Amino acid sequence: MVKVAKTDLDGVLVIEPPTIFEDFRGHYVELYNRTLYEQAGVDQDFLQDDISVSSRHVLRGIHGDRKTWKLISCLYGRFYFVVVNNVPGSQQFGKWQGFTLSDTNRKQVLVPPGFGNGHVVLSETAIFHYKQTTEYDRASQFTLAWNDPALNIWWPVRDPITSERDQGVG
Ligand SMILES: Cc1cn([C@H]2C[C@H](O)[C@@H](COP(=O)(O)OP(=O)(O)O[C@H]3O[C@H](C)C(=O)[C@H](O)[C@H]3O)O2)c(=O)[nH]c1=O
Repeated sequence: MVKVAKTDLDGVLVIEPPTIFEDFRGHYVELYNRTLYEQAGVDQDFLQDDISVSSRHVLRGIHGDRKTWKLISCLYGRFYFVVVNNVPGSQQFGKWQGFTLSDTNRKQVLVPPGFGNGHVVLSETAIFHYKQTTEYDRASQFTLAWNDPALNIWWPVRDPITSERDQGVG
């Protein structure tokens, strides 16, 4: 059974995959199963899978758009993952929550449209995976500053490695 838990952010769910089989060789995980996830209420129609591979203290984000659902997983390593409500008019506008996703806890996060997401890598290397319900459209994305004082997000890394787009404020 897929375990689905609500979070402090309306619409954002933490999901534990239904199958984590460990044996003397290692372990096996079904990261997504349409039937089981639909039965658990995760019924989005995912069109694209992505991975990004990053080194320790790389921070990607905070990015999002107004139409895409994302199902985030950690394939390898460990990262601190932040979701921010960026939905104009929402009672929770600007509210954020942090999660630690890893290749041991295997937790996933479902991110609704209009929410930004960002992550900072805590292991030597991490592979960030997500399924998304739209195909890539850079022009429709928004970027929020990871260190925006108005958001006041707590991060476990003070001086992350970022792209020029993600360098933040100040
Ligand atoms: C997102 C994306 C990117 N690309 C190409 C475009 C660039 O040449 C290269 C790196 O893209 P970018 O610097 O935007 O990647 P991130 O900084 O990791 O950003 C992404 O990661 C966070 C988690 C997001 O939520 C978005 O999906 C996206 O913004 O991959 C593609 O070809 N297809 C894609 O779907």
